[in-house]
Amino acid sequence: MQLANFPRYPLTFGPSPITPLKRLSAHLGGKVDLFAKREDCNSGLAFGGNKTRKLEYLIPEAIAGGYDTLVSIGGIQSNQTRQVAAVAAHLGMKCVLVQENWVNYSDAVYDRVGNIEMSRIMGADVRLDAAGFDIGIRPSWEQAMEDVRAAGGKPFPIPAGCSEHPYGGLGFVGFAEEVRAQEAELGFKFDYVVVCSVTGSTQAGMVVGFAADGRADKVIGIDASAKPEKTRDQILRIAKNTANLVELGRPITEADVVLDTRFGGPEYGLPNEGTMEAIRLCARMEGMLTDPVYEGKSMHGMIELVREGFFPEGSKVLYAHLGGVPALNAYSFLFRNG
Ligand SMILES: Cc1ncc(COP(=O)(O)O)c(CNC2(C(=O)O)CC2)c1O
Repeated sequence: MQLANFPRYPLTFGPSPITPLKRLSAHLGGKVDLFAKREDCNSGLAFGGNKTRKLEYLIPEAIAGGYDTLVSIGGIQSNQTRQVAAVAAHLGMKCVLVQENWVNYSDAVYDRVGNIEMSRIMGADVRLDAAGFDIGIRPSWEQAMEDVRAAGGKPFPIPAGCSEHPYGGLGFVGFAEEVRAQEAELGFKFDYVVVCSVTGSTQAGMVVGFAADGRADKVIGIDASAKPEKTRDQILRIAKNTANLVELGRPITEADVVLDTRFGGPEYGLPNEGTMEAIRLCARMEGMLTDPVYEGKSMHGMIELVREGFFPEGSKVLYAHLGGVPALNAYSFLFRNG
């Protein structure tokens, strides 16, 4: 695999830590050993997250090409846009963020706290847009780039979740390579990896990275888009492209993309009762926080998969914690009673 052929601009602390989830594992019966790989603690740039790892492979082009403004898009509480704002500030670039109305959730603070608050503090030009949820290329984002050009700037386009960028999957190929090195230190291999999927390049990169040692279909995606077929298609397309880029040596097929669609409801950005239970259980068992939009849903999925016996007894399962905690502030009403 030829990931080393691609330049990487370091934005993370180095290999993200793997921590055992001993109390949660015991609470769920003790037959499966759960661990977490902590992308939520992977960088000093505004709490980091999965997008910061992805951006390490996009930024070299932005610097080499003399771009002066990073332009990205997400929902009002997007973690993607917050991480782009942090990288722009870190590099001395301008930043324009389109924040669309992706979530049918109303609260007076929703567009003032958490991710969007941090993006504003970091100096990004934050533009609210009424358009609803869609993980594809958006007119509002194209307009923002046109505005930067009209003002004499050179905009660097970063699509939602970095996913439609040709290099969007490379960061998580590196994640898999990192896990293999950590497994050598731990003295065992993980049987499964659980990951939240929405725009798809996180899981896509992992599928390619773990295909190198026959574990592509041991990456269990938990859909949080609540439009799973579009997410599945995007994961497959990105994985195929990424496999070609790194010269994986075998084609990626639909069988390599495992996506559990049971936990994404009722809509993108809205938790269900199981999401809320999973957030509270993980917090109270491990002091590890997850959010109602993304990781609470993948944590719910992992807990249910343990409860239903999906993982054979003795399995070692690695939960990819991709970040997202800042959005908890926007959903404080849901936790007013703990
Ligand atoms: C904390 C967290 N966990 C999982 C995901 C899903 O990752 P993918 O988009 O690569 O599938 C996001 C994405 N977030 C998006 C955003 O705008 O923040 C791209 C949707 C995430 O932020």
